[in-house]
Formats: sequence, C-alpha cells, structure tokens
Amino acid sequence: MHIVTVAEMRALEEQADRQYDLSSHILMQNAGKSAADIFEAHLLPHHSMNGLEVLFLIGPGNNGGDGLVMADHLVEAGAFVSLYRWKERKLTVREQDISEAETVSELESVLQSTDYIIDALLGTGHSRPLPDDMRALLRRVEQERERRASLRIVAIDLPTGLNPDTGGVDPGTIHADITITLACPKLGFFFFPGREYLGELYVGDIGLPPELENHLTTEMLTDKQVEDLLPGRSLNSNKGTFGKVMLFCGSPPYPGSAYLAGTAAGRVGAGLVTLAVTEQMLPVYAGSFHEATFVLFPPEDSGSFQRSQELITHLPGYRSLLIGPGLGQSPNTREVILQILEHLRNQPEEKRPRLVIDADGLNNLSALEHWWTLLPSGTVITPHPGEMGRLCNGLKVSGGNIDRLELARGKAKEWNVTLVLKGACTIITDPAGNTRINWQANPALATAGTGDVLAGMIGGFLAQGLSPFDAAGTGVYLHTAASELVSANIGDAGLLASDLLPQIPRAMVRCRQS
Ligand SMILES: NC(=O)C1=CN([C@@H]2O[C@H](COP(=O)(O)OP(=O)(O)OC[C@H]3O[C@@H](n4cnc5c(N)ncnc54)[C@H](OP(=O)(O)O)[C@@H]3O)[C@@H](O)[C@H]2O)[C@@H](O)CC1
Ligand SMILES: [K+]
Repeated sequence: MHIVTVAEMRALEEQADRQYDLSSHILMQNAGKSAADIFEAHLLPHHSMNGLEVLFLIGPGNNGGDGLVMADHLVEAGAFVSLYRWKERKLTVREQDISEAETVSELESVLQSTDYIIDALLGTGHSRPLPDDMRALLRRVEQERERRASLRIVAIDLPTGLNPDTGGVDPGTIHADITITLACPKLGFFFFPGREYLGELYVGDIGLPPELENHLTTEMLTDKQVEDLLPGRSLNSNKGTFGKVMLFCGSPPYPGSAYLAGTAAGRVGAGLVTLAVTEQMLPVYAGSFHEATFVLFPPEDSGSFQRSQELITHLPGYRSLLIGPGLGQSPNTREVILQILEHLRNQPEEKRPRLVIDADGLNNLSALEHWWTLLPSGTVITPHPGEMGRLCNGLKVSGGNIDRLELARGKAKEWNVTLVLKGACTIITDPAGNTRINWQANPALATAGTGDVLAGMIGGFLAQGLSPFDAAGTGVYLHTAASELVSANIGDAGLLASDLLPQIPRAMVRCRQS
C-alpha cells in the first residue's frame, strides 16, 4: 500500500480526472461511501446503525464534502445524524435546520448525547494555523470525550490540523479514535507527534486505478504484502531447502544476544542455525539452544587471523551471516570483523552469504573512516537511532520525527546498503530509494534484546532466499506483529525479548490467514 505526500495525492487525483474521467465529484462520492462502509463495518457486530447518534463537523473544503456524502449514507442506514457547518455556523439536527438563536445551546446538547463525532473539518488542504473558533470547537469535543468514555471520534482522511507531510500537529488537533484515510495513507502518519493522533487506521478505497500508483516508491508494510513475501514451504523440502544461517554474535558479558538472534532465525523458518562461539561460551548455549550447531572459535587472546579463518573455513554453504549482537568492541573483535568483510568482498556475489550487521557490528565499524566501503554489496544494516548517530559521525538522530526519513534515504544510497532505521515506526530503505515504513509501533518492544531478535529474523529470511529489502521488511513487520501477540496477554510493558520467539511463527500464521 503506497504512502503519499499531499503533492503526490493531488497529482493522483488530477491524473485520475485527466486519464479516466474520474472527476473530483466522483472521487468524493466514492470517498464518502467508502468512509460510511468502513464506519459501519467497524461498528459491527456490537452496534447497529439504527438510532445511533452521529454528529458531523463539516469544514469548508472537500474534506467537509466527504463528510456530507458519508452523512447521507449513514442517514439511509438509520443513524440519527446532526451536521454542524463550521464556516456558516449552521446546525442541522435530523434534517431540521436549527435557528441561529438556538444553534449554540442545541449544539451543546447534541455534543452531550452523541455516540460518535465525525471530524470532517479539514483534510489535506489545511494550510495555516487553525482559527481560534475551530480550536475552541475541537477542545470542547476533547473535553466531552474526557467526560464520557463511550464517545468516539472518527477523523475523515486525517485529524484536523495534522500536517500530512510531516506529522506535525496544530495545538488544536485532537486525538481520533479511528482515522479513515482516503486512497492512501499520508506520509505524516508515520512520524511523531502525528502518529499518536490517529487511533486505529483504516484506508478507504476511492476508486483510483491502481496503475496510477506505479511510480510511487514509499509503501506501508501490510499483512497482505508480507504474506506475499513469505517464502513458500514445499512438501518436498529438507533443512537445506530453507537455508543455513551463521551467527558471529555474543561474548562473555552479553551471552544472550546470540541465543536470541539465533533462535529468531530458526523461528522464521531457516533450516539450520550455527553459532560461532568460543569454547568458553559453548556451555552457555549448549544447554539452552539444543537445535543449534556450533563453530568453535579460538579464544579471544589468540590472533585475529586465526579466529577469522576458523569462521571463514566454515562459511561455504551458508546463505546468510549475522554479525554483531553482543560481540563487544575489543580491537581483536574489530580485526576479526574486518577480515571477514574482506573475505566476503572478494567472493563472487552468488557464492557468498548475505550479510546483516547489527549492534556491536555497527559500533565497531563506526570507529573507522569510510567504513561503508568495507561492506560487500547487498548488506543489511539495522541501527537504532543511537547506532545510526555513531555511524553518522555523532549526529543526533531522532527516534520518530520526519527528518529520519530523508537521513535514512540519503545514507542508504551513500552507503549502498539496505538500511533498517529502527524506531517507533521503523523505516526500511534501499540504495535505489525504495522505502517501506512500519505503521505498527509497540512500546513493549523498547526493552533489551528485542533488536537481537529482529536481526536474527532478517538473517533467517535472507537464508530462505528473500532479497535484502524484502527480508528486512518482512522481519520488521513480523517482529512487531509478534510483539502485539505478546501484548494481547500482558499489555505494553513487561515484555522480555525471549517472549517474542514463540510468537514469531504465530505472527506468520496470522499474516497468511489475513
Ligand atoms: N481533491 C479530490 O479530488 C479529493 C479530495 N478528497 C478530500 O478532500 C480533502 C482535500 O480537500 P481540499 O483540498 O478542499 O482541502 P480541505 O482539507 O477540505 O480544506 C480546504 C478548505 O479549508 C480552508 N482552510 C485551509 N486551511 C485552513 C485553516 N487552517 N483554517 C480554516 N480553514 C482552512 C481552505 O480555505 P482557503 O485556504 O481557500 O481560504 C479551504 O476552503 C482531502 O483531505 C479529502 O478529504 C477526497 O474526497 C478524494 C477526492
Ligand atoms: K478531518
């Protein structure tokens, strides 16, 4: 599903008119109908439209027009509809015009009894700070919701005052419970503070021919897309079919990283997971990770060449290699990483494993000038904002604001990598500028070890033959989906990274069934 800027949305609408005779009147009819259908489907099976009280706040432009069309459909379905036209200050209650003298008191009484308020004040045409009287109206709506927990607010296209290009919000913007956006999600939905104002997001079809979107390169990850990307599981398969993953992860202070990443690679369906560990570390894993095989690494005080050769000797046959989680940053470890990278660069592309670098793999690299020139092509890197900052010479990188997007796109191209910039809505972008953004954000994931799980999942998908961009997107999406399955039981705090592991296959099943 493509994500658009306002300019792209307008261009789509203009092209629809020019090439397909889809006038803005037709699109608005489609928009209002589609919003009404989504609204009705959302109510089911708990409520009926019959007698449901709905107050529409109608703005002066096409967003208000969408609201009027939607209102007609709701009236037909049996709802008791009131319309407040903000610019004209005119109120209609169940098709009765209210006199000017009674408008204020009558609006107050509708506000106090209505089940739903539909925000159709402004959409993508919002161009300046909201006027005081519009802010006052929205504030009154917010107060009413605080007073009555049952009141629901539905935003048409977007909550009024949210900047659809940046995710900025006007001080008057209020939180929607549901946003029904039209045609495509808007870019600003994926960045903060806007992301927090949308509630549940639905996308209404307004009948734009899909081929109009062919040139767009930014997508929202969805169940459907991830389902299409998931590797097939032929009946006639063995563990070789689904690829082998090698991990160079973990060290005495951080033993859990290799377990979490390795198990995650297995949980996404990789055929075999091998940990390259020192003999000293072996007992830690042998007792807990029965399915893994091991490459026994010389201890840290032996030469880096001896160590890297041990791993390199075992690499043939492996389709992916994960370097980084829990490795530490000793000079010896850094040398080993550099020697492995040099070996991979000198291998023909079809013979070498696909590489994922995370955590201390990145921290070790960021200490080096022009570190990205050391990477083989097709590498996936998965920095969180702090690691990204170190890779960018100490830049301060935001966890959720719009400036992340331009940074990620620019650096993926400059570094020639598939870049997974983690954060509340993780961004995945490749050197050609193709971008996928994860809508789902779960605060439960903000805890140690969850990044190791993600890196392992991406390694596991690479081993099954997905491209770096697809493996990264699929991993990111299912990682959050798994966290939501955990959160369904425990809420949004207290998740341990290992809780994600058994939920990963269930998240894949959920995607396949969606
Ligand atoms: N085009 C299409 O084909 C389709 C469009 N669709 C729908 O249309 C929406 C976009 O419609 P839109 O462009 O009319 O913009 P919209 O958000 O309704 O506001 C514009 C009006 O608000 C005014 N205004 C602006 N800022 C303001 C402020 N701060 N405070 C107060 N007023 C302000 C502005 O006035 P002006 O700046 O001209 O003085 C103008 O009158 C889009 O979100 C979607 O819902 C769908 O139906 C699909 C087909
Ligand atoms: K709106």
